[in-house]
This record gives sequence, structure tokens and C-alpha cells, in this order.
Amino acid sequence: MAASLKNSKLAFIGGGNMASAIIGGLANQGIDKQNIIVSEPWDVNREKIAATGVRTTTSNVEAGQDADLIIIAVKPQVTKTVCQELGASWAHRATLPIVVSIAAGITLDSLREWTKTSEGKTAPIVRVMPNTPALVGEGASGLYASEDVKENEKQLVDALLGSVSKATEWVDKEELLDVVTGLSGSGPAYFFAMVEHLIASATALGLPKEQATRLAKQTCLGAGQMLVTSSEEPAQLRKNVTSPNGTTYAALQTFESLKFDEIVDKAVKAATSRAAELGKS
Ligand SMILES: NC(=O)C1=CN([C@@H]2O[C@H](COP(=O)(O)OP(=O)(O)OC[C@H]3O[C@@H](n4cnc5c(N)ncnc54)[C@H](OP(=O)(O)O)[C@@H]3O)[C@@H](O)[C@H]2O)C=CC1
Ligand SMILES: O=C(O)[C@@H]1CCC=N1
Repeated sequence: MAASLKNSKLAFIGGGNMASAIIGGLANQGIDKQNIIVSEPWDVNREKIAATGVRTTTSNVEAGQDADLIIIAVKPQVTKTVCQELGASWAHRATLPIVVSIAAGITLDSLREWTKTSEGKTAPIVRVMPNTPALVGEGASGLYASEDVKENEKQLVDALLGSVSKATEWVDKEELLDVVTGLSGSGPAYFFAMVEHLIASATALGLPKEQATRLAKQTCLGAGQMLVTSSEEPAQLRKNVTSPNGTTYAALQTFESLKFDEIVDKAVKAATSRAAELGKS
């Protein structure tokens, strides 16, 4: 972990699902909770975060006032208001904080415009698309920064996400973050949906639900571990399970006849387009 991250003051604006996952992951990595403050208007979420020992407030301005890194973790639709509030409060600051936005689709141009101070100063901004497995230190994050962001600033953001992610991928075009959103940002939900369906099918076929759940979860975990540890490609790992004319073949033929590839392709494209749309609305 970069020493500078350890010493940095972190402010999360919005303490919902994704912020909680990153904060939980940071705490697991030994980041001092006293260096983290979360601003969250909803009592239930705020109290949940406060119970973990992290400082909380209802004021975005207070959270951001002396932060080195400000993580904008509100819904895309709320991002403009929050950014304007923060930018307006930075007139007194000699050095502006690094702004990290995790809001799906919201572009750097918009973020830069909204966070501008009254004297027209702009903060260094990095866009990140993390995912909820950050909570268990297994996140996957896509990152993008424009050329005005300095190398040491990028390194700090990389260290922040890297401490809760196993993959931190800098993309070289901003639009590619929408694809990252359709792949890994939303991706955990695709796998959870798959496991839900596996459990439902096996239960309908007579397996007790608890056993089906344990078997499905472990199958997902085992397959995931093979994907990251094996030198073989995903296609080869699939072939290794598929005996000629055996059970897997029967299942995969069913996937193929129902055009599984098209279903996945359409789903990833839908999420990617929705991310782009969120940035425009
Ligand atoms: N969930 C995920 O897997 C991922 C989410 N993201 C992005 O992260 C962002 C947050 O998503 P997620 O955590 O799921 O959403 P949540 O709704 O769980 O969290 C957002 C939180 O922000 C609070 N909030 C609302 N208005 C304000 C405000 N003015 N100031 C401060 N806080 C406010 C909300 O409170 P209230 O409920 O009262 O409105 C809520 O608790 C989104 O932009 C999303 O695109 C990115 C990657 C993955
Ligand atoms: O569903 C969403 O819009 C957010 C972005 C990626 C995951 N969750």
C-alpha cells in the first residue's frame, strides 16, 4: 500500500452500497478509520457506517473541507448538485483535493464544470468504475484521468482502488469506462443472477435449497479461482469440463440453442449504453 494513501484524508460523499463496499475494504486493509469521513443524509446508512468506527456527517462541505481525496459516491442524478456544493466551498483552499468520481456515465467535462471554484480553479479529477467485491478485497476497477492529472495524483487514486481491487485497469479513452461499467461494474449482479437461477433450478429438481445454495456458491467460487489462477483460457477451462456428448455438453447445447452469447452481448451493450445515457441526461 502506498504510504501516501495511509496518510491521506479521505472523504466519501454518499455512504450507500458502493461507498460502504470500498470503505469496508479499506478498513480490512488497515487504513486508519479516523482518516475517513463519510457524508450521508440518510440516517439508516449513516448510522450503519458510524457503527464501523468511521466518522460521519450530514454535511458534504464539512466532509470535504480538509480532505486530500474526495470520492463522489452518490447516484449519477445527484452528482451535479453535490459537485457544485463542493466546488463552491473550496474558495479558501490553496490546494484543491483530488476528486474521484465513481458515478456511472458522468463525464470528466461535466465533473470539471460542476466542481469549478468561484475563481474558476478546477480540481484534478479521476473517474473510476469499481465494483462491490471491493468489500472483500476482490474488486475490479476501471480508471480514467485526463492529461492534466499528475502522475503522483494518479498513483494515489490507483493505490486507493488497488487496496480493494485485484484488477485496476487504466483505460485510454473515457468512453471505455462505459464498457467497464457494462462488464465489471454491473458484472457482479450478472453472476449473482446466474447463481440465483442455478439454485432455483436445482431446488425445483428436488435438491434441498440449502444444499443447492452451498453447491452453487462453491461452484461459482471454484470456477472464479480457476479463471484467475489457471494459465488456460476460459474457453479451454470450459472444454475441460465438457465430456463428448456428456452432461455439460447437453447443458451447453441448450445455452447455444437459446443464443446465450447473444443474451450476454445484448446485456453488456444495454448496460454500456445506459452508462452513456446517464452521462447525457
Ligand atoms: N452499486 C454498485 O455496484 C456500483 C455503483 N457505482 C456508482 O456508485 C454511485 C453510488 O451507487 P450506490 O452506492 O449503488 O448507490 P446508493 O443509493 O446505495 O448510495 C448513494 C448514497 O448517497 C446518498 N445521497 C443522496 N443524496 C446525497 C447528497 N446530496 N449528498 C450526500 N449523499 C447523498 C444516498 O442517500 P439516500 O438513499 O437518502 O438518497 C445514498 O445513501 C452511483 O453513481 C453508481 O453509478 C459504481 C460502481 C458499482
Ligand atoms: O447499476 C448501476 O447503475 C451501478 C453502476 C454499476 C453498478 N451499479
